[in-house]
Amino acid sequence: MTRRFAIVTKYQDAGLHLPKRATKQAAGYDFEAAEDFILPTIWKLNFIKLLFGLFKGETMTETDYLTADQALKPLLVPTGIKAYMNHDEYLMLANRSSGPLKRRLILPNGVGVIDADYADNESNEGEIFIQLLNFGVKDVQIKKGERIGQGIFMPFLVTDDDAQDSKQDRVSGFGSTGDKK
Ligand SMILES: O=c1ccn([C@H]2C[C@H](O)[C@@H](COP(=O)(O)OP(=O)(O)OP(=O)(O)O)O2)c(=O)[nH]1
Ligand SMILES: [Mg+2]
Repeated sequence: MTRRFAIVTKYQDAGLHLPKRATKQAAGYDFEAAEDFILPTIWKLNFIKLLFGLFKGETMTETDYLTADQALKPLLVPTGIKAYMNHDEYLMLANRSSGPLKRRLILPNGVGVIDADYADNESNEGEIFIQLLNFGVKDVQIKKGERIGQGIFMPFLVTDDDAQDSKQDRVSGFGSTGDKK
C-alpha cells in the first residue's frame, strides 16, 4: 500500500510540515500554506465600477469586462506538498469550515480532486495547490504555516467498459488534459 505525503524539491529546505490530522478521528489532513500570501478581496475598484456602470445603464467595453473579471480570479496557494496514493484512490481537497466563517475564503472549485497520477508529474512534480477566493471586503493575509484546507483520501469506482489503454498520461494539472480554453 502506498499512501503518503512528501515535500516537493522546491521546498525541501523550507521547513514545511507534512499534512496532519488534528484529532484522533479527524478525516482531513490539514494542509499549510508554503509561503506568506495575500488573497485580495474580490471587491476591487474595477469590479465595483463595472457593477455601478451596469446599474446606471452605461455601455461597457470588452476591456471593462476583462479588467473587472480579473478581480474574480481565484489564486492558487502553494502547499509544497505532493501526495502518493493507490491507483483507485484520489485525495479530495475541501475547505476548512472556519475558512468562510473567520476569513471569508472559499474554494471556488467546490472541492479539489488530486489524482493518483498527479504526483511526480513532469511539469510541477505534483505539487498540490489550493484554489482560494476571498469574497470578504478586506484583503486576507495568509502566513506560511497557516492551515488553509484539508485533504481526505477517497476510493473511486470505474465503469465496466473503462479502458485504461486509451488514456493519456498526466503531465500536469489545471486544464492540462486538452481543454481549448
Ligand atoms: O484544487 C486543486 C485541484 C487540482 N489540482 C491538481 C491535482 C489534479 O490531479 C490536477 C488536475 O485536476 P482536475 O482534473 O480537477 O483539473 P482539470 O481542470 O481537469 O485539469 P487537467 O486537464 O490537468 O486534468 O490538478 C490541485 O493541485 N488543486
Ligand atoms: Mg482533469
